[in-house]
Amino acid sequence: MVEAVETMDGWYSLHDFRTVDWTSWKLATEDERKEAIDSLQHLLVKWDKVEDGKDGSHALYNIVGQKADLMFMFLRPTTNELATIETELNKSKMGEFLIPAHSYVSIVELSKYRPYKEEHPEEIPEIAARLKPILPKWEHVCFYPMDRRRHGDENWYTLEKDVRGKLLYEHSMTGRKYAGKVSQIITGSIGLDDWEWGVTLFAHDPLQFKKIVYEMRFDEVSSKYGEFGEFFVGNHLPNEAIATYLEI
Ligand code: VOV
Repeated sequence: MVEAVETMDGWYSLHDFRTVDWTSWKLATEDERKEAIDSLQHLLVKWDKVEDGKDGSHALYNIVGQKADLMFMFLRPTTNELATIETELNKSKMGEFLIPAHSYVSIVELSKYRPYKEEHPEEIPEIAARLKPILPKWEHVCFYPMDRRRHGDENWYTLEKDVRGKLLYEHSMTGRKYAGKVSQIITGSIGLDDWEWGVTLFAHDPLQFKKIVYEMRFDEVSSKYGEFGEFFVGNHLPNEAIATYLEI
């Protein structure tokens, strides 16, 4: 039997996509709109404090295209905290104007294809920081889910572990060329959501998303074994830009 790989798992992740109900927003009174913006700012300040305490992280992006208007990404130690955040947002005044568009539940994951001499590599500070990352608030985000193919001869799950490790090593060599240009967070979602992994990329220049994803299509691990879901691309929306974004 083919050996599975052990994973190191960090914070749980929720990608929460919302569409602004612009018609209701325009019909609301100025006081209602102000109350709604204040309620969102209040939540953001609360989430900022969690991030300052290194108990989680979050980021907000304005999605380009019709799939959604906003993407909140939350990282927390438990799924209970993620559900609480989602409910708090729904109950807030702003929640009255946010229509759920899509969501994705997963957990930050690193695999142990590379052997570690340490008994608990997840405790190595550099690895611990990657499992519980503070999200880089880079200007642009790209999120998509993916699977590893299991069709006929192209079946990731019948490849020996060392072969999979070698293919992922080659993949990492392509990734390394984008150091400083693209930062990636891979979240595992087998048993948690519809696809097997979530890929969240951050960049200063959105063109780099096209460059890296295109180049990786030629890596064997993607060309033979990659299946991809819907792509979402967005621009960072810092707290101080929200009022302007929602201004009518
Ligand atoms: C931005 C650069 C970058 C870099 C440096 C990088 C490196 C690495 C390393 C070292 C490893 C293996 C060990 C681990 O850390 O788990 C991985 C693992 C993984 N990757 Fe990656 N990846 C990048 C980027 C990167 C991208 C752009 C994609 C999407 C692929 C595409 O075709 O659209 C991706 C996917 C993945 C996935 C789904 C996994 C898990 C597969 C599994 O079977 O376990 N990844 N990745």
